[in-house]
Parts: sequence; structure tokens; C-alpha cells
Amino acid sequence: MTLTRLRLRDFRCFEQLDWYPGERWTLISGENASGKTSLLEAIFFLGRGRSFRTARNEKLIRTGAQAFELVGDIHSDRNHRLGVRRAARESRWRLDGRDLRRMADIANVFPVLSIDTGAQVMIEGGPENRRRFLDWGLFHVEQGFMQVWRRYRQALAQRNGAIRGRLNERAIATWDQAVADAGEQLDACRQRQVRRLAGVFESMAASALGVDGVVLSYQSGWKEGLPLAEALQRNRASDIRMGHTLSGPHRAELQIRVKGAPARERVSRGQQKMLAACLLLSGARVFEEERQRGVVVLVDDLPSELDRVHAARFAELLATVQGQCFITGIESERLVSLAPEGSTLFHVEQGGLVPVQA
Ligand SMILES: Nc1ncnc2c1ncn2[C@@H]1O[C@H](COP(=O)(O)OP(=O)(O)OP(=O)(O)O)[C@@H](O)[C@H]1O
Repeated sequence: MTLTRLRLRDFRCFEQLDWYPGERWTLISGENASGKTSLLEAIFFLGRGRSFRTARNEKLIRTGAQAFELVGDIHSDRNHRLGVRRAARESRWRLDGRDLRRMADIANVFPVLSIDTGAQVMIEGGPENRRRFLDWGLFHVEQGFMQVWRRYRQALAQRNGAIRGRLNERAIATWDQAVADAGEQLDACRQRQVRRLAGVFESMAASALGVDGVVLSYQSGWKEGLPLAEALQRNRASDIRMGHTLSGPHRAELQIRVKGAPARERVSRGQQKMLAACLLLSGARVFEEERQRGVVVLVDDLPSELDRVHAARFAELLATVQGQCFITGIESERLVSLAPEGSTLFHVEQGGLVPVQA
């Protein structure tokens, strides 16, 4: 799958842009504040309907403008044109001339994954970051996943509502079965995804860090070996005391351990960045294996915090991903030295993109 053309209007610092990126690796160089990250952000927004650096979409509208527009031409099984117009309070998505309502449809047309400067949250941030990553992959590789996820979220919200509404224990218990049924299914999906990811991630991490003993594992979010229904029943009194449900896949953890210790306690910042990148790249590889097509990978500021050896190792791993990659960096020479031959290079300046001979 390839983004063959991107048009922007009033997005961040860009007033207008009409751009034809490269087929495989597109390198984007530019000084600080030239707009490199904004370009990746625009591509990410087209695939996910949100930014990777702000939860407030109105910040993406160019100062002084009323709305931004993005249009992407996407080549996959056939050609698609995906567009969005986003004003402060409303957005309108179009696919091939028709209105689109559900984010799930958009994500399916244009799957995109970002390895940005905030990617380290995958290692040092809370477990919700890693659960979201697992669920992103599952959404793409297992057809019924979205339904299971929605059923679980709904059942959990109802049980939590009963707890917060101070209903009696019997009333709360009426939601246990629905939470347990959907929760066990969600857990089984996640266990399968971790099995798909583990081998790929562990071997990537070993070669990227040059150390053995990196292990990816999953903890379900309730006592091991116990059916979820029983865990809910046993913990009902403490759930009531705490004001919400304490057992279930919403408490699950995807653990990364290095030589037996949690990665964040064991490895340096640079190594954490590498581990986060490996985890995300393993997600791209699993996607490719399961879907037989590529995912667009965005890498913001590749060399930052990585020395030459680690940056080169990371570039080698990135080259094992089949899909289209967009990579930004300040110095074009450094980017070119890391990229495979045939990569396309652009320089961002004065609100535009200039093609450069790589
Ligand atoms: N809504 C907006 N309207 C206009 N300009 C904006 C808006 N949001 C951000 N900018 C500006 O866009 C410019 C580009 O920012 P961006 O983060 O994309 O740069 P960058 O090239 O990635 O920089 P760095 O190398 O420092 O990370 C900045 O000067 C920023 O202040």
C-alpha cells in the first residue's frame, strides 16, 4: 500500500501543498521548525483520525484559518482517494467521493504506524500505551476483534456504572457474566497477538541492542489460572470499595523484560528508544504477514538520541519492513547514509517541499 500523492491545506505551518512522495523510503530533511513533523502528522491523521502529538485536533488548523484539509491518493488493491476537512468542531471524511462515518473504515483503507519522538512511552509509559498497540494490531489482523472490544468496553462501563451508582452487590453481579464473556474473548485475542509478535520482536531487539534475554510476555489483568467470572466475583467487595472494576483485560500488561528485569529499569534511554521502535516495527511485520500488504511507517527524527551504530542497526531493521516509509531528520547527509539506495529525498523549506538528488 502506497501513499502516491498528498495534498494539504491550512495544516499546521503549511498553507498549501501538493506532494508526490517516493514509492519506498521517502526522506524528509529540514531545519528545526521547518515542518517535518507536521508532514508526518498529516499522514498519520489521514490513517488514524488523530495526531500523534496532541489530543486537540483544532491545534492542527493553521493559525488564522477556519479548517484544514488533507487529501491522500492511496494505491493498494485499487486506487483510493481519502480526504478529510476538519474545522474546530466538526470533521467530514470522504472516501472515493462518498461520506465516511466510522473511524474503523478509515483505518482499514490507510493503515499507518508512527515511530515518533514520543514512542518511548511504549517502554517507560503506562500499560495503556502497550494495550493500545496490541489492539491496533488486532483490529487489522482479526476480523471480529472490534466487536469483541466494543462489547467488553460496554459491559465494563455498565458494571462500573452500577458500582458508582452504589447499587447493591446483587445488582452489580448481574453484569459479571457479560464482562467475563467479552473479557475472556478479548484476552484470547490479545494472547494470540502476543504470540504473533513475540518471536519477531525478540529477535529484532536482540540484534538492535546486541543483547540476549529480551522477552515479551502478557499478563491478562487478573489472577493467573482463574476464570475471569470467578475473579470478578471474588473481588466484588474490593471493586465496590475502590469504585471500579479491578480485574479484566483493561488492567492487562504487555511486559518487556531484559535479562529478567523490566526494560525501563534495565536499559539506557537510547536503548529504550530502540526497544520501542522494535516493538512498533514488529507490529508492522505481523501486519504484513497476516494481511499480505504493507503498512505505512512514519519515523520522526530517526537519528536523534541514537549513535551511529544503533541508528544503522535501526535502519537495517526498518528495511526489513516491506511497506512505504517516511523518515525525517535535520541533516540530509545523515538520512541518506542510513537509507537504502533508490530512496527519495525532499527538503522542507518556506512551507514547501523541494526534491533533492539523494
Ligand atoms: N496551527 C499552527 N499554525 C501555524 N503554525 C504552526 C501551527 N502548529 C505549529 N506550527 C509551527 O509549525 C512549525 C513546524 O513545526 P514542526 O514541529 O513540524 O517542525 P519540525 O521541522 O519537525 O521541527 P523540529 O526539527 O524542531 O522537530 C513550527 O514553527 C510551529 O511553531
